[in-house]
Amino acid sequence: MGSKKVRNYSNKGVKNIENADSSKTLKSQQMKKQRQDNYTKIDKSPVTNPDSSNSSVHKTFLFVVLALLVATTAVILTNDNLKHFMISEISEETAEFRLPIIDLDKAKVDQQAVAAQVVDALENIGFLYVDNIHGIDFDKLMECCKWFFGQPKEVKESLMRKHWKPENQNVYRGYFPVVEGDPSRKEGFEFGRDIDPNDPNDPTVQTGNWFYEPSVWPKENGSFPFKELLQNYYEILHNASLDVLRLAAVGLGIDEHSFDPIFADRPVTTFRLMHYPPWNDAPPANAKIEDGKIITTPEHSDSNFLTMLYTFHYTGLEVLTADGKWSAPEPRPGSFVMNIGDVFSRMMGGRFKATRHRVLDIGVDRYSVPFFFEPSYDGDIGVNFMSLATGQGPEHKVEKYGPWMIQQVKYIKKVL
Ligand SMILES: O=C(O)CCC(=O)C(=O)O
Ligand SMILES: [Fe+2]
Repeated sequence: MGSKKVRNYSNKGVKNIENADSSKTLKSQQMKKQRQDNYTKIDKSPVTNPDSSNSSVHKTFLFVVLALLVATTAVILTNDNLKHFMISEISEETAEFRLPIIDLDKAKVDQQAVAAQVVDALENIGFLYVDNIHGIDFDKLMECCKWFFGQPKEVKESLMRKHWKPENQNVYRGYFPVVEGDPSRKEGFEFGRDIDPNDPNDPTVQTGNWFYEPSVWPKENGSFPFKELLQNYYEILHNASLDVLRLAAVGLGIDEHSFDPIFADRPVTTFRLMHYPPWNDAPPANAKIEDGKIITTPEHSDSNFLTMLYTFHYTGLEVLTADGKWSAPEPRPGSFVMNIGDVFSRMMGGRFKATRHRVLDIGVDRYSVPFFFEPSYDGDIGVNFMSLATGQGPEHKVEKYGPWMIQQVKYIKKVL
């Protein structure tokens, strides 16, 4: 029982990690103790106690339980509807599971089939893998993370949001630091698409509209094209997100380009690099522990439209499945994890799920790269989207994304 719990704390859950033997002594002592505690608990159980005088009865009982487990698993795996919940390992704490896989190459030859898969995944899980997004060099993406987070403190500080460095002008994007003592231990760098800040024909692009504030970039010395790579990957992920939305539209039986206008010209999308450094010593007293695991990003649903997330080879991401259990999607290098956010779910009247997820501390440096795909400032994200697309059903009213989001952040979530 305790093995998965311990695995989530340990280096074993992460492949090819440098610093694998770094100073985690304290944590590993805690893990060891926890493992011993778990074994102690198990050893006390009459079922597994070999000294028990009723051991043959217990062996028979164990055999029956095992046989039942095998039979149940066989039934589950042969049921087509449940195949996407295939569980590779089962534990009482977290089941590792395989998300549905959407293959963008396959979609070019069998659009209907892949479109149906997208709709099924969004209706039932809200999370999926996207295979075959071409043009991203994942080694270079990792290098982007390491290059940026390895910059001297002064460089990162010069890009800090105004919130942390009042003399800086960037409110919305830029760098956010690790806050010592904070239970959520992470730093990040964010940028958006460059939009002409002086476009006289666009009233949404004005000073003070922080969605369109110019991105801030670290100085480069010519040895690594950080900005060029990331701006290129931004456009690739923008197009891939639209590709998935077009598949969703086909699967819903509406015009393939129904979602396109929401993102036209000036999406306020944020592309973020993230670094979760491990605690050097024991986690702080206020660290969030759930199911015996240290949480570094608490349970949440994304507030944007949809997210394309690259997690390299790292574990740590957990998804709350419909049965109320936390499940850990297997890392799938070369493939993005996609999930939808509150805005899209709301437009669809909850038909598509904005699934809750969280990130665990895995005890070593972890990098991840979320692309938060968001509408244009004046993109229409009003409810009853399907009525707009089909001309039938409850009335759709236009709601503009920018003002709606500002309202949410200021008055509903109260973070500004
Ligand atoms: O780092 C991850 O794997 C996921 C991060 C996440 O869920 C978020 O930033 O919204
Ligand atoms: Fe998230």
